[in-house]
Amino acid sequence: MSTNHTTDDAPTDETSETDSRTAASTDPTGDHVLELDSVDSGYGDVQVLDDCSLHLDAGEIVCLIGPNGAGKSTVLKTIFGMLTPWEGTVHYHGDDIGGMAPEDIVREGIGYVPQTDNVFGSLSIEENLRMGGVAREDGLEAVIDTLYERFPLLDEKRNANARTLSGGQRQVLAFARALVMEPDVLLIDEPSAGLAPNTAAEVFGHVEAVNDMDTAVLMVEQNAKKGLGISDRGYVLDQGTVRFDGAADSLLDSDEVSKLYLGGG
Ligand SMILES: Nc1ncnc2c1ncn2[C@@H]1O[C@H](COP(=O)(O)OP(=O)(O)OP(=O)(O)O)[C@@H](O)[C@H]1O
Repeated sequence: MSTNHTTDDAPTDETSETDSRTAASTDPTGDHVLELDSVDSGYGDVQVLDDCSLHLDAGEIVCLIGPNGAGKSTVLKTIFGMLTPWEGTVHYHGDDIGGMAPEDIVREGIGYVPQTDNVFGSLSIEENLRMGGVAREDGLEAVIDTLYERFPLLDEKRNANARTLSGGQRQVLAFARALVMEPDVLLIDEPSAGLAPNTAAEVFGHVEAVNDMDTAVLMVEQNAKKGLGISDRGYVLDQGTVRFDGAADSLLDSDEVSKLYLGGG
């Protein structure tokens, strides 16, 4: 399998794969749409990310999994400029965006859907979508029409207040709101959190629909099996560091990842 072990006790027979990942992540040439290289980051004096390196390529869905408190949401916040890297770099299409303000990062082409408070409940669906496009200079009507076509449930309820939507529908609105800026990359934090399994499955379908709109997706997901199930690749984060990475299928098939992080035997 292509899973790379980065722990000190990693088997030595996988050294070449580990080397290959490291080489890619220390050479921010712009080959990757998004690339974190050896990032340290945290809150106040508290360090959370420790030498964290990962990347996202065009067209991919990449899932970030790991235990509670591993730093998964912190990765997204650091990419989106809510936190400034203490060390290391964040490159987007080869440009260093580390520490850039979130409103500028949105204009660059990265969207972010936080886990909570991701829609305005007192505003209508239409108003939420328009809010998502305040930084657009033109083309707002056309992109909103496209989003209504892509997500018909929003079209049907365009004048309803967002607070009347179900949890799953709210997630769809949150995705659509971020897509009004037509980002290259969408960062999504735990899209299935708090949803019943059937609804979560629908939301994962909508993540795939987002990806079908030429948007690469970096997703944090507690439901690791389901998240990896729709992803091309994955990273296992533990204590702020990438412990394993590889094709999503190979992570799902890995006995070690399964035992340590997927609740398997
Ligand atoms: N605003 C904050 N101020 C201080 N510490 C924080 C803040 N947000 C998160 N942390 C701490 O940072 C660490 C990593 O949090 P983070 O939310 O990135 O983890 P996570 O892997 O996404 O886990 P979870 O699934 O529990 O959300 C945790 O110890 C958390 O308590």
